[in-house]
Amino acid sequence: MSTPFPTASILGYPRIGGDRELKFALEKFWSHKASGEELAATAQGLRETRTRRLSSLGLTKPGSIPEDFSYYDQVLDLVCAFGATPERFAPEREVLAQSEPESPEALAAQFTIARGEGDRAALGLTKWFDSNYHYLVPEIGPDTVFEYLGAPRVAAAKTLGEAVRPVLVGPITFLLLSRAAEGAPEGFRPFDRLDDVLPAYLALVDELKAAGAQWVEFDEPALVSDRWSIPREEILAALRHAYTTLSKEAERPQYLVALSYGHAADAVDVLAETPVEAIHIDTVRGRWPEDEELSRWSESLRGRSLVIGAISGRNIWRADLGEAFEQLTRVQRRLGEGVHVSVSTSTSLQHVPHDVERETQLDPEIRSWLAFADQKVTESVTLARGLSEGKEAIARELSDNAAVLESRRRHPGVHREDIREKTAAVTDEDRHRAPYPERLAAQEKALGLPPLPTTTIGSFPQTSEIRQARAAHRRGELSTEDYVAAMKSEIEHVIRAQEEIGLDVLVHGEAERNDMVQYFAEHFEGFVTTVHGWVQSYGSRCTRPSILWGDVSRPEPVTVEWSGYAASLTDHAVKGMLTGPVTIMAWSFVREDIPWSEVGDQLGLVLRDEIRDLENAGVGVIQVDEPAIRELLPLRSTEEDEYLRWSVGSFRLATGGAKSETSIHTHLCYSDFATVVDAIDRLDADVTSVEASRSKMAVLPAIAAHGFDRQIGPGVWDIHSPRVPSVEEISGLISRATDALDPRQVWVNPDCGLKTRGWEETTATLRNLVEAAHEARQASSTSSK
Ligand code: MET
Ligand SMILES: [Zn+2]
Repeated sequence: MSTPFPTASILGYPRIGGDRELKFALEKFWSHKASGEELAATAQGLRETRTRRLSSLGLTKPGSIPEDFSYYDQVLDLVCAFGATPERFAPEREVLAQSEPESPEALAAQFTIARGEGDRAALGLTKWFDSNYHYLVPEIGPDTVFEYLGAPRVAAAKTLGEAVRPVLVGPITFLLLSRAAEGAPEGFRPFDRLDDVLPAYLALVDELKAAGAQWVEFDEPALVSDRWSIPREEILAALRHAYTTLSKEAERPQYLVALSYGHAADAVDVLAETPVEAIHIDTVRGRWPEDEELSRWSESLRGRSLVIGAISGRNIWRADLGEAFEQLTRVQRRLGEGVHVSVSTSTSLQHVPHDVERETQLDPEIRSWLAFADQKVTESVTLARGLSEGKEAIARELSDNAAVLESRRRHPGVHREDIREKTAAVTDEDRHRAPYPERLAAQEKALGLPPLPTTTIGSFPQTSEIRQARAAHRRGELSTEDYVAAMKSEIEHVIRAQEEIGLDVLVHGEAERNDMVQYFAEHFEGFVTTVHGWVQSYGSRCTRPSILWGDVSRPEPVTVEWSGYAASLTDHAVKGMLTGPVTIMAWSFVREDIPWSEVGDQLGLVLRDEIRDLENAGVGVIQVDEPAIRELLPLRSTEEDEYLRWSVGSFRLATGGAKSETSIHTHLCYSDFATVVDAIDRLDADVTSVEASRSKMAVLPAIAAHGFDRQIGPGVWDIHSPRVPSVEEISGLISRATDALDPRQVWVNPDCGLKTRGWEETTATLRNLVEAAHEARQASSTSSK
């Protein structure tokens, strides 16, 4: 028998540091305020702190501590380790080949690939499965050379010793997440390069072995999704081939292959045919194995370990330890003596903050319901102890846990009869507005907009004065009166600037919002927010998700004061700005004790009230942002219909009460929306803006093919870059849109909000945008004469 996998473990740990040390170190290095040596020293410090912390929490067995530190992203790490860089980064590849991993030059080269430079675009950035983390998309072509060039994991494994288990994205997932490099022939699939990438993996594993690693983890979440264009049988055959090949060396570390983010029982069966020593399954987003599967695995996994991801890596609720322990003992009993059962998390804990104990401002009762990464480690260790020593050994922990869950169930805010009655009374009618032609006529009359109307997506530059005013107000150093005055003067400034630039539909600029979700969470009941609860989004970027724990209500109007004030300043139409139910949920930690469809409707109802109040304050255009609607799309296509039913339904509940003359906009960004065009259509918004400029309007054919009959604003300005696009460039994008769609449908707007941009580039670009729109109007009116 192989050495059993440690009975207690976790798949991965937050990498950014409890006080976001990595973020600040990266940003200092990028702005030349710290050297590469200093950055590398911070990284090593973070690895050591993590290792000490996890071992003090009870992860003491060899291989029980994940070594998953990354300077930027775990997928980029492999691109660099294998030198699998696109052509445009040939100079950086050269540097990576010549220098030591973690040397200042190698770090700088890695960041150039991650962030781009001049006209060399960065690797693409896309959401990691159905999470809010972004990875860098490898670009693999037929000629990409895979050659092991060195990796930071190796030195880390050497200095940290046998306690750590280096973590790598597995080869199947790596290739499935890659896109075909520019210039690759039609039909080329990165997936077909498996045999070329495996030797690079083997070379890396060899070095990890030499560095003393006893276990190596390969993450293969791609196996739980069925959203690949490659047939399942082919993927499973590749999985079998990959791990058979990787297991060939006689002298190698033992392997854990992790199937996180969902379930993939067929992949367990395939891995069982290979020599890998441990297989992880996710029983949280996936499911607990059935008896019949367990009896099969009791044979096929004999002498090896099944690692049960019973603690959620995705949310922050304390686990139901009693229930998990029952299931674990069933699994153990069914598998029999021959298979070792271990406990772990469902995914890496990179999706949750470090330590809930630091949230001392939280109501202690609510805090007692929560588990951040460190508390989850303890849960894993507790369950593992129960497995090895028997239920008695963890009797106290089980009863404490039961008491906490009971306190949550009984809390009056968790179940509010008044709110339940309202959601129960929702009818299908409530999700329907008047037919679009009727609305269009009423809106044309009310707004009188020119063809190709111009607008922005909501936020304007968040200057340091704005941030300081918000912070001073929060700390009580700026009175509410002065704060409101400061925000109102900012609103006036933004309105005047837009009038002067000549935009058609104006916005108030969102200066009062720290974040488009947290702002609403702070104003609705049923949420709490954290102080230290940062989670890495990508690179140095972090978000602080709010916690949606109870039934949701709106004690008073949230945005009316600001949008109403903006509307009072101008004769132009002003667009009110709300965040939609699905996005609020996607970017918060959401309760799981009631169905998400119910949570969505609770949010829909409070937003519906907000829309009514905006209308009454004279705001006739209202945008409900849903940038995250694509992100929550289930990884299994069979679950898609149900998801779209409730997510679209909650948006329509929010907007379904709006008057016909109120123009409802929505906005989507961040991902490939071609796959959800049907859902966009079903939102029934009057106007939809989508991010499009970076992809050169790639979304248009899908929209045109769908027969979308309402208005659409494909973005013409990539707001992720400080570049100022010229009038010609914007005109080019506008004509693509007017060629693909009926010009009467087209709006002209940026890809997304402008909060990360400076005023100078904002004014310059918006002037160009307005000019390009005017030229296009001119051209079409002369051509139609
Ligand atoms: N209204 C928001 C803004 O302009 C939309 C952002 S979508 C990520 O910032
Ligand atoms: Zn956006």
